[in-house]
Amino acid sequence: MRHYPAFLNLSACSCLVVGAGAVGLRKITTLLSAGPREICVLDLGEASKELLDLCASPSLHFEQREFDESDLKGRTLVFACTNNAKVNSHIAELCQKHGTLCNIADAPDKSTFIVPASLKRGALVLALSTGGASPAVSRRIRMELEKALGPEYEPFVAIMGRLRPLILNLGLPTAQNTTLFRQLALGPLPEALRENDMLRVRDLLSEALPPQLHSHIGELLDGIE
Ligand SMILES: C[C@@]1(CC(=O)O)C2=NC(=C\c3[nH]c(c(CCC(=O)O)c3CC(=O)O)Cc3[nH]c(c(CC(=O)O)c3CCC(=O)O)/C=C3\N/C(=C\2)[C@@H](CCC(=O)O)[C@]3(C)CC(=O)O)/[C@H]1CCC(=O)O
Ligand SMILES: NC(=O)c1ccc[n+]([C@@H]2O[C@H](COP(=O)([O-])OP(=O)(O)OC[C@H]3O[C@@H](n4cnc5c(N)ncnc54)[C@H](O)[C@@H]3O)[C@@H](O)[C@H]2O)c1
Repeated sequence: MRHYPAFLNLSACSCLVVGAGAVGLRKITTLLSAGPREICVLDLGEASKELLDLCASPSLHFEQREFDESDLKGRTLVFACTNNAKVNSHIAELCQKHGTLCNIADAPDKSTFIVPASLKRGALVLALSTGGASPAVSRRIRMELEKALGPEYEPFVAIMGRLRPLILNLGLPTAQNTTLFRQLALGPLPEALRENDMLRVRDLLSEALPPQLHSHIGELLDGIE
């Protein structure tokens, strides 16, 4: 079995996290950064300081009580993160019955999705998994990628994202667009951004862009310079 990699838009979705210990808190934090409509968190114990801080987010609500099958109604993703294997396994069975995607913290084989190690640079998101073989290796690779793809990748992707519709609107042949996008994507723009050498960034854009787009360079760099 191989997992299917996908990026989810959770903005209209409701999610459930059962168990808000160390693992549950990590899953809640990643979830929050994706901005789902609602996250319901259940735990038998009182909310920790960390959870109370996360509860500042209006989409998150905590209830100190036992999980019940009715809690699955309307959920897109369910996370079972308790330290009670029986409870986690029970949630897995109910999710299977209801066809709800679930992540079972202590039982990858009962989970229908894995939480990958991930790295964000603005619109760029990298997500990786070892298929459950070694989360520690996923963590290592995520840290290596963080070093290789520094913060400059956020403005780099922003510039390329703003440029794309301008180029496509010129109505040039696809092969020509591809050459231009590849030239910029493979070129030294990230290095120039990392060194905050905005004169070089401007030069690189002027060299690559057709003359009719030169007047747009200022807007491409808006908020970046
Ligand atoms: C990526 C990340 C995302 C996140 O959770 O946010 C994540 N685990 C992370 C860290 C981590 N987790 C653990 C360690 C200790 C070292 C080690 O065990 O290797 C470390 C590393 C550390 O802390 O150093 C312990 C552990 N993990 C699982 C079990 C249960 C089991 O295997 O049965 C046990 C207890 C085993 C035991 O009993 O000892 C299971 C899973 N953990 C996964 C994801 C999924 C597979 C990911 C993949 O395919 O690679 C999967 C299958 C299910 C899931 O959770 O979705 C996050 C890194 C975030 C980052 O730093 O970037
Ligand atoms: N998937 C992963 O990344 C990963 C990593 C480490 C550990 N684990 C496994 O995940 C599980 C949780 O680990 P942890 O470190 O967060 O444990 P933890 O002890 O810090 O937290 C568990 C939480 O579950 C709550 N809980 C217990 N029974 C409950 C119930 N019936 N309903 C609601 N809440 C309940 C507890 O009150 C506690 O807050 C363990 O089984 C561990 O083996 C998974």
